[in-house]
Amino acid sequence: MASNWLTRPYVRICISLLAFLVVAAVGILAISWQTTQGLRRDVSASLQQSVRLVDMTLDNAAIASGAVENLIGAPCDQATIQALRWQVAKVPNVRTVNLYRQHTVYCASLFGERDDTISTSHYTGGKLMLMSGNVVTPDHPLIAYRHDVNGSGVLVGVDGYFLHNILQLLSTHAFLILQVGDRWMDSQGKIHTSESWPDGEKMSLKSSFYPYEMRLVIRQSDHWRYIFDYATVSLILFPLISIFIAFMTYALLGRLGGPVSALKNAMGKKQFIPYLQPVVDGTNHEITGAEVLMRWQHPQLGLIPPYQFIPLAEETGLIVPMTRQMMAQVRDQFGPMAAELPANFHFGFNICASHFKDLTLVEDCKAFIDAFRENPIHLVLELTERELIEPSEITHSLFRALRRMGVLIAMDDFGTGHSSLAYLQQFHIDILKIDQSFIGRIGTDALAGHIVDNVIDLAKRLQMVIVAEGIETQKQVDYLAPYRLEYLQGYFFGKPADPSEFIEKWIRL
Ligand SMILES: Nc1nc2c(ncn2[C@@H]2O[C@H](COP(=O)(O)O[C@H]3[C@@H](O)[C@H](n4cnc5c(=O)[nH]c(N)nc54)O[C@@H]3COP(=O)(O)O)[C@@H](O)[C@H]2O)c(=O)[nH]1
Repeated sequence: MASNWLTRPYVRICISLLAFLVVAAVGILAISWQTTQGLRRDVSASLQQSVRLVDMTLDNAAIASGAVENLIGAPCDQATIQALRWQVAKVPNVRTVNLYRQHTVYCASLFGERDDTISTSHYTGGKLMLMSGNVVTPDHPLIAYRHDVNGSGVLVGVDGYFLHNILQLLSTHAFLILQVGDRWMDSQGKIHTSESWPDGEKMSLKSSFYPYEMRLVIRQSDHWRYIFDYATVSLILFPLISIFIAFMTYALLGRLGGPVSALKNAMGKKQFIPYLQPVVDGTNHEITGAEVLMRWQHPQLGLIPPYQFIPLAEETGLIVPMTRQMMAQVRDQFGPMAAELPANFHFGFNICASHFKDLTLVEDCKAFIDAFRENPIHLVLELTERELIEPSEITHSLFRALRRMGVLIAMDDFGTGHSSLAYLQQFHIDILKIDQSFIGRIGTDALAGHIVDNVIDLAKRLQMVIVAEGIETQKQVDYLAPYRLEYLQGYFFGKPADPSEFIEKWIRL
């Protein structure tokens, strides 16, 4: 029964949903962890790469300044100007090369002789200064490189275009900037002084050679973009796996609620109910008893006939508690109205072979008989000839105990199996129920009639009480009349009915 609650539809849906969420959550965490690691690896490589490229750019400025170092302090004549311009033309990324003395630029590659005051204190580490433009190109960023020799020196203007190209190229997975002192350049080439950075995980790397650092911020949007770019397959796969696992969970839980579980569940809900078929006197056709036949009152499928569930119930051993439950139902329903039953009324129950090893059968039979003390009935246990009981000490003592209580044993389906005279005597069979297949052949052909005659003859010679079952027509009744059989049963007299209908029709006529 333990698994029953798991098979309830809403429990199955909830557990499947939970399985979906767990797998999806694990998937999201795995994707997130994997992509975060990948993203960190990539941006860290970009950071190193950007420092290498900016260093290389500034190396060019250093080369240019080194080349004109000997001109520091020299007069700004044509030769000096030529030499400065030569560096601008020759060295990559260099836009201007100027000579200064104290705090004044006195010779420029572009304008020649000058007298421009400069503030050397703006140079970070005395070496670098980020500028948003100069007099020639006010909106074009550049970085000034200062090479100082005792208060005089060379100022090299490096084109910002190369720097923000580097930033642009390497900022695909993060917000990357070049920081020099309190100024920084973004990937659009704009120079900023405020610390208005976006929120996110920050990383930075300083150059070993120049006083600047590359800084980056991994924004939330960078994470998402990276996930969509690099984990597309996982993004499609994980929801599919989650859905698959949810379906599997739902199906597996459904399996827990397989046929066996369904039987157990039905038993717990008392859905196996008795139907009673009248058994009449062979001569006057008055009711003498009833065979109790099991039905499954299924809430959705309606009334299920025994051939659909009895074989499985017998196979799994559930038939024993099911029969016990049904006996108790008949006892509780008919016991209180015992006085209304005809004298010597009998109740017949189908009992499978394995039940004859279960000592509770004796207790159940006793409780059943005791319930009818007011007007004693006969309790008949019907065992089928198709499934013979193996004699053992337990079965013998059980049969003895039943006999002592007055329980009658009927051999059901007589003529279809292999019971011998010895077998019938060994278990003290009281009643033979001639199988309905023989009765059904009455009047079909001469050979069929001959077989029926022989089976009845054999039963009569065994000197037992005989019940002919499966009587459906007047012709069959007439055919059997000369045999003066004790009891008759069949649709001709009455079909199995639920207890209230049976009482209405047969007891309280
Ligand atoms: N171990 C248990 N087995 C049981 C129990 N209840 C039933 N059964 C087994 O199922 C078999 C089929 O039962 P059911 O569908 O109820 O059929 C019975 C009658 O309805 C049917 N019958 C009776 N008269 C006629 C008739 O005139 N025509 C016709 N076509 N069928 C008729 O026969 C069945 C009763 O047969 P029997 O048991 O041999 O007396 C049933 O045979 C059992 O094996 C149970 O509680 N436990």
